[in-house]
Amino acid sequence: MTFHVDSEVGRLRQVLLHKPDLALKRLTPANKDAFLFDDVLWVQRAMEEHEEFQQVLRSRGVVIHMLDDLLRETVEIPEARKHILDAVVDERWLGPVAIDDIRNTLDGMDSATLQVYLTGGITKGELAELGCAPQSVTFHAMGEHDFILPPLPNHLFTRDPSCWVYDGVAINAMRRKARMRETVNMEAVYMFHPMFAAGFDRPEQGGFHCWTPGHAAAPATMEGGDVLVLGRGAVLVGMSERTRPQAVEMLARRLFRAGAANRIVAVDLPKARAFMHLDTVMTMLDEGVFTQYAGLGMLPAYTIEPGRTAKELRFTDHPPEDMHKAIAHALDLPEITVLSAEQDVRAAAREQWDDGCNGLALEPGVVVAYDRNTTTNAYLRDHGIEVITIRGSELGRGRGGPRCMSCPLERDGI
Ligand SMILES: NC(=[NH2+])NCCC[C@H](N)C(=O)O
Repeated sequence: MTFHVDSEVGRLRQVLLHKPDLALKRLTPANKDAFLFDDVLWVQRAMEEHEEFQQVLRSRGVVIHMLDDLLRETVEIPEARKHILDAVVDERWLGPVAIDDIRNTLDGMDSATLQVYLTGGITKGELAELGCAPQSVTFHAMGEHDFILPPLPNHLFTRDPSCWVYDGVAINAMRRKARMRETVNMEAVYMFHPMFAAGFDRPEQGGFHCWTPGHAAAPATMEGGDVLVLGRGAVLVGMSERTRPQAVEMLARRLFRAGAANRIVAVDLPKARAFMHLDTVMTMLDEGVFTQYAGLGMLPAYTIEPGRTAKELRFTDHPPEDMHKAIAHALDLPEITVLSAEQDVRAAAREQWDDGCNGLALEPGVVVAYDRNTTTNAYLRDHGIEVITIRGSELGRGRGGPRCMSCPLERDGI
């Protein structure tokens, strides 16, 4: 089988990325917060930075799949188009009168154009230019520049709306409204794109599992930034601002029933934007080696294991001081090494904010990181990690680093 992710740090073979596009040009000082960005971007430079990221991955033999290509090819398929339009052209957002006209206009687009607007968003004015003029109060009351479909600038962070856990994919219901339609796009790609369709949810026929019901799982939200595939049947999950314990239990049951994993360590993260996902404060760099934000401290954790029946889950409650022990135990190691750069508290907080802890491993001990976090990177190098740096001054304004910007589709175990 081609697609499976057996660890966090084994050799990375195939990855899904999304290059910054129209959606980033839609960000303004007035709307950026609603779209979960902390600033507007110099989009041209962001694209160059992303190119650099792609080149690093290619030079290390990683095969890159681009979401815009996959999505364009997906919406060539009538059922896939229908799946997406059924979900996004919704009378609860657009009013019952306008939806037929809006839908027909979108459906009339060729696949390349539809893909651009599905990720980049479309305004009332842009739709009107295409002849869409419904006699609807909702439509008329909207301004020329208001979004009929809001853009999805966070598609850049392909890690979150779907994530692979061993021999299956989790298509995740997202916590924030600004990201919910990303899930719908990912559902269509996995269910209908020829690269995935034949294997989708058909493990017995050489395909892969689908661990989650996609956007229908809401409000049991989970985001891939919170899911670390430790390896050897273990998974580390952050119960964060975004990922609910309910979703962790649902995932645990599916993984255990399929025999794909046998231990989940769930850590209870502070519910704060700076720590929105586990991978913003902790990532794995090598076998048994992690980097962790010094200001995070130790967190309460649970180990979840299969119960006596398929319905039951057994859990062990760990006090904060045992967090690292619980992770080591899940990995069958006597202990883990946790690298937190030595620096003053304010410098540490700044580097964490700039994704200093968000390394993407390409193989054990080799990670991609933003160049700006000089203290963290130097510290990791001093401790034997090969750190390949990329620029991220623009990309990082959406609060995501190399791990957030990548969704591994195939990775070896440890
Ligand atoms: N895996 C991650 N840490 N992703 C970061 C996502 C950042 C994005 N702006 C959000 O708020 O959702």
